[in-house]
Amino acid sequence: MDGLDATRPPPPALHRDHALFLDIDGSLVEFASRPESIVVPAALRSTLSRLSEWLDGALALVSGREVHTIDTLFAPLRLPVAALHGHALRTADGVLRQTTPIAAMPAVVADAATLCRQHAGALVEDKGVSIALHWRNTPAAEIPLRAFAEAALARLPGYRLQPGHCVIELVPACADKGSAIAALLEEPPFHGRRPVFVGDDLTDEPGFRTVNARGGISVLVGVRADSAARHALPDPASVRDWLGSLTHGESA
Ligand SMILES: O=P(O)(O)OC[C@H]1O[C@H](O[C@H]2O[C@H](CO)[C@@H](O)[C@H](O)[C@H]2O)[C@H](O)[C@@H](O)[C@@H]1O
Repeated sequence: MDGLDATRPPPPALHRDHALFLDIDGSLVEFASRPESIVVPAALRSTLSRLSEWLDGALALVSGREVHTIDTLFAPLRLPVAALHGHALRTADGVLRQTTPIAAMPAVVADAATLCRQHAGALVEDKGVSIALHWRNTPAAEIPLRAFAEAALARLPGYRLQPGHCVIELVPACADKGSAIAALLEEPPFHGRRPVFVGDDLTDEPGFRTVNARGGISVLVGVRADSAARHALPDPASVRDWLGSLTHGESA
């Protein structure tokens, strides 16, 4: 059956003393043609709200997106977040810690926009501290966009490349989703709990390693042979069903 990972069992039921960390695109929500086109089902918001309460607030979204974008997508929920691939953290008390954009970034964004205009359907996503170059709508643009990102590294000291689904991103090298989950686990209400992380992409691998090292539960969405995840679910719909079943409430 498509999307089933024969080497990884589905995740077990959770307990109220777990801490739940959830990736967004490709894990909670299906991919869309453009970043702003994803649809967050209303039932998913209800499920997350119920789960957050059940876990005494120990539920965070862990995403490559910006904090304000996440808040808009999941409104009226305002959950703890590790955003921008771990470079922005909002803890349960609402305090936001975020990397400052570097001076060279606006010129890189402008040059990327010029390149994208030469490839119909290619997109630049300017996230302030980071930049994403998307080719989902124009696969032929992958090679020039990757080449641009690799060359741009020389203009952005302290940055690294973050590959993903039909995207290459330039992000600060000082953090990743694994370090972000570890930082949240130092804070209430996450501290002392057994972590669970659900993700689908290469950016999620440091998160899987962090929860594995703490005896937690790592869940890959989809199939990837060399993933560190120890459990798997086939797609975002099955993740929503699993989450919906955890409190024995209605499915998302
Ligand atoms: O860490 P995530 O929550 O999975 O975010 C990763 C990136 O997701 C978004 O891009 C991806 O989803 C888009 C909408 O479905 C899709 O069009 C694109 O091809 C995907 O790469 C988002 O735009 C990025 O900023 C995130 O870093």
